[in-house]
Amino acid sequence: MSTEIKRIAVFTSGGDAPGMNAAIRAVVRASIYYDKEVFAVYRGYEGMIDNDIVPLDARSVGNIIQRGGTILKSARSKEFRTPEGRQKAYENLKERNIDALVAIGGDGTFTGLHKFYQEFNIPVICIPGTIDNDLPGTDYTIGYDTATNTAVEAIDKIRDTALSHNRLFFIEVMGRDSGYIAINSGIAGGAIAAIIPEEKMTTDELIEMLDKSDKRSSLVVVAEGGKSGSAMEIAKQVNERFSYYDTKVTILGHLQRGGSPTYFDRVLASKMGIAAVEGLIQGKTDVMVGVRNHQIVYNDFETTMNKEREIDPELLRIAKILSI
Ligand SMILES: Nc1ncnc2c1ncn2[C@@H]1O[C@H](COP(=O)(O)OP(=O)(O)O)[C@@H](O)[C@H]1O
Ligand SMILES: O=P(O)(O)OC[C@H]1O[C@](O)(COP(=O)(O)O)[C@@H](O)[C@@H]1O
Ligand SMILES: [Mg+2]
Repeated sequence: MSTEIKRIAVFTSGGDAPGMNAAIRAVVRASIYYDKEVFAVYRGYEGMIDNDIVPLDARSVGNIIQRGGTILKSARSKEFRTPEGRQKAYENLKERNIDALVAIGGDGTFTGLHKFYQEFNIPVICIPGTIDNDLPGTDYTIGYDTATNTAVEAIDKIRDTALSHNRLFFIEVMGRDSGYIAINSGIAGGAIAAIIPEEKMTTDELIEMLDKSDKRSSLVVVAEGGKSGSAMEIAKQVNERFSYYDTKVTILGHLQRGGSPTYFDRVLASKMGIAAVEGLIQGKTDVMVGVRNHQIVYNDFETTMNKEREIDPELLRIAKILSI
């Protein structure tokens, strides 16, 4: 039988995402609500190794629900990838009698946490916080909605200038190996095409599409991690062979990671933060909180991380119909 959890530590790791603060707030307040002591680990696994750990109370997380980024700061830690680094991290937690961890991060964070659990048998739960929406086991990750809205806002602005000059714009969005931001911002922004990692589109196919179109200006959204190349490379290839348009490239980059979270991300983060604490209390470990059809689910590491997060085929169908 598992012993009662008394001290929970929360941290954010990997790329920051809007809504992480709302998740931290929910974890802290739910822990206190259930009479647990709660600690912050700063700078993700880096801070766990460096002993950057402090106690929190309900007021420590006031006035953060509306803020982007993460008040706990985030990091990508090389040292945590080594057994020695993880041992140091464990010693620091043990010194404070911390007996459970809540991580807010992406696939890398969850992979590191799984190793940590296997090595030290401390209960752990991951909350999916990444703009990429690349985690199987959840319909949405925290930050994805805000980042996609930011991309759409930028695309709308680019459309104004594209139309004024008869230009073809290639707009590169983030997502690492996932095309979710690209496909949805492409549909919402009225792009002629979204080039995503999950689907191959050749330069020939793209040129054929542009050639057939009678549009005076066009927008193409390109996901950063695609096999067809970066927006810059694709634009260069198109430009060399198709001269109807004046071609321009905009890389949205890290502006997609910032800003105040949408209502959707705040509510999602609040639900997931509470679910993480309740999951730990119920004895769940080595799981990632998710939402499936609006219901909270707990996904265990082995079944979740062995799957690919596939792109919804309905989105591809919609994008194709609307691109004519
Ligand atoms: N295979 C691994 N073993 C141990 N730690 C890992 C592993 N993969 C990732 N991590 C840790 O998790 C951190 C966050 O992962 P990263 O891929 O950068 O971001 P995200 O969690 O957003 O996907 C890494 O910097 C590293 O410290
Ligand atoms: O901010 P960095 O370290 O340059 O990383 C950029 C990457 O981080 C992301 O913004 C978020 O990815 P993670 O959540 O997996 O860190 C990706 O879309 C992008 O490829
Ligand atoms: Mg990731």
